[in-house]
Amino acid sequence: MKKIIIVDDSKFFCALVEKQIIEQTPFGVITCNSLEEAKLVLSRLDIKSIHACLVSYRLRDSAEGETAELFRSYEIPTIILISDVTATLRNKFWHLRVIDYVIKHDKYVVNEIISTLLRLERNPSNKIVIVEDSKTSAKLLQILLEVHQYDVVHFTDPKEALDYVKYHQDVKMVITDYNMPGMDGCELTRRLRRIYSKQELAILGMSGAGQTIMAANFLKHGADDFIIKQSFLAEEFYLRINSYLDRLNTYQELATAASYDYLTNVSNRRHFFEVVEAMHESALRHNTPVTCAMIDIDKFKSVNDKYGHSVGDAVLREVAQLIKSSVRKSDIVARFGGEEFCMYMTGMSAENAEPYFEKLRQKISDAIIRAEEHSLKVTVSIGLCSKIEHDINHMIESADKSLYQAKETGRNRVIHHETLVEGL
Ligand SMILES: Nc1nc2c(ncn2[C@@H]2O[C@H](COP(=O)(O)OP(=O)(O)OP(=O)(O)O)[C@@H](O)[C@H]2O)c(=O)[nH]1
Repeated sequence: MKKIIIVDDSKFFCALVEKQIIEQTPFGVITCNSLEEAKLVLSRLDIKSIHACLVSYRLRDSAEGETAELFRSYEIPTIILISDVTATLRNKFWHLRVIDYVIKHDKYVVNEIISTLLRLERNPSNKIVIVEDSKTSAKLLQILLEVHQYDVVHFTDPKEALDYVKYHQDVKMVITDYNMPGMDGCELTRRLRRIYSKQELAILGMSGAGQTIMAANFLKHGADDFIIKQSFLAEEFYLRINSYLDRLNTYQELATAASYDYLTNVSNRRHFFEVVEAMHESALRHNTPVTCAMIDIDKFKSVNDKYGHSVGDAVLREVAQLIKSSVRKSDIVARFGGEEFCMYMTGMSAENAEPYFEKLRQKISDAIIRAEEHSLKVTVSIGLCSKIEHDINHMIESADKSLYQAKETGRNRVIHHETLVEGL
């Protein structure tokens, strides 16, 4: 477990922050009341196990800032705790490359600390692209962003940046200068906006002082915000970056929640149809074989009745995982409700479908599922349709009919629509 080190001479303050961190984050906490204690802790710990530290700027047994400097010398992400701040102190803090400083007597201070610690954990997966032909200015931005552990990629050529962002959907933000060779920042913004909406990518324009029209230009071309290069304050920069990325992450979490089944993490029915209609159209155009499968867990009611609902839920999760781990990225698996799953497999012909699903059926029936103190096995019945129909719903209906027959003829089997005996 990653740890947070708190160094402050108020035991009361340490205990208050420790309690909240333990309750609201996945981190462990070590508290120290002096520089001496902090040195001892650092000598005994693996530095890599430290997520961040909260360090009081003034401690009884050390000079101002000495403890923060010690933690920074190990490159540990540092948040400074202070009761008052002046312009000179602020400059010292940013010079030390700290994550942030917080005013201790502010009643929201603990919430602020917790948000910062959680954000710091997410930031390595937040990729930010800087597009700036001035190496000095790019370096300054890169340092500021890397202090907060963002994953930063720098381009001097806007065309290269455009190509990169086009093919890297994990880029969350682009920070672009205006004056660049080949393409200006507004044009780059306009082209990026043709590919990504504001819910998918944040764009920050940037230019030198004295170009008052520039902010409006950037915003008109689709940027979210604008900063003047030489004059921004570190606090302001971080607040803006963090708020855009928080907004983007929240939106993406909501979009995921709306598309995926909360229990099994496979697609839900709505998302399945959204994606499959386009896939099916493309398969029809290119004459690609496809197979639809309906999979239903056998006698699932008796699992719930015998072991309880939470074991039933664990079985659903495990079966979903077994199905998901057997498909390609281009296939789609969805939970259609209850204990029923639907699969759409692109490029799978009728001849390949039967052995593939027979193997999946076997894999599920062999698996020992462990849930709570129980170990159990389940089987599934599978209905298939590989006969291409223009309407995907007709293929799903055919797969469902085959599933019905698999249930009727004894369960734990695969029935292909093409071999279905009518009238059963
Ligand atoms: N634990 C759990 N059970 C669920 C969930 N959704 C549906 N079920 C249960 O799934 C069971 C489905 O039962 P039935 O439709 O009778 O089918 P079955 O027992 O699997 O029998 P066959 O399909 O005929 O083999 C019901 O008891 C539902 O309550 C869920 O999210 N979690």
